[in-house]
Amino acid sequence: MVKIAPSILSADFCNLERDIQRVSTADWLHVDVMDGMFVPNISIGVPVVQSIRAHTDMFLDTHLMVEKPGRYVDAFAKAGADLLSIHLEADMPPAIHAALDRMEALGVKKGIVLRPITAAEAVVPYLERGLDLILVMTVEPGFGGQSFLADQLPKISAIRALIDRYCPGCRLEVDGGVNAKTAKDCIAAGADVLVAGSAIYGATDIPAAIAALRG
Ligand SMILES: O=C(CO)[C@@H](O)[C@H](O)COP(=O)(O)O
Ligand SMILES: [Fe+2]
Repeated sequence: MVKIAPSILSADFCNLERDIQRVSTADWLHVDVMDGMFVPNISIGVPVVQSIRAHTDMFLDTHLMVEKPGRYVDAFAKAGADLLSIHLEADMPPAIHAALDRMEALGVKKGIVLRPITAAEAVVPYLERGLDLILVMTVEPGFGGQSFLADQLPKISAIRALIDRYCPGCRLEVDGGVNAKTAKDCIAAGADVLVAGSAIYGATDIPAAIAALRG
């Protein structure tokens, strides 16, 4: 069953509670954290996640686009994130493994994210240790509203095969430019969690837009 994770990056931050309620027919809430270093944009941080947690029971799928993400695992876990996904490009492998160890110790679900340039095979050492999620970016991270990079579809298929081999049960999420049309391609390639910001918040009928993404 495919899960839909609306990205609140496309919400109105002055009406965040209202905009979270608007996507209540979805499964997860995708929270994009950007530090202005790993990506050329700044979004939201720990206090906002803490406030969101106080206002919703939705599963908080927290995408950390930050340098050296291990520095923030404790703070986001304490703020109420259910899952933390960190970019494998954001630090050296031992530090990424240490951050994943810390997530395990804190009881938060753990994910690894790949930029478009990163090859599928890079996830193998992380799948071997056990992961809850791999996130494939289908745009350059940093901004909502960009066009889907179709050249990432073979990578999604390759990672699906690696998950089935090394870590069955790990979810495969796709993020960036997902709409009703590209969602079909992602699902066909093996994705089972779809993030969408503009395709959901830009729709006049949000529940219908969420339903359309399910395929
Ligand atoms: O992580 C990111 C962008 O860096 C995403 O989560 C975007 O927020 C998705 O927005 P759309 O491409 O669906 O508009
Ligand atoms: Fe994201």
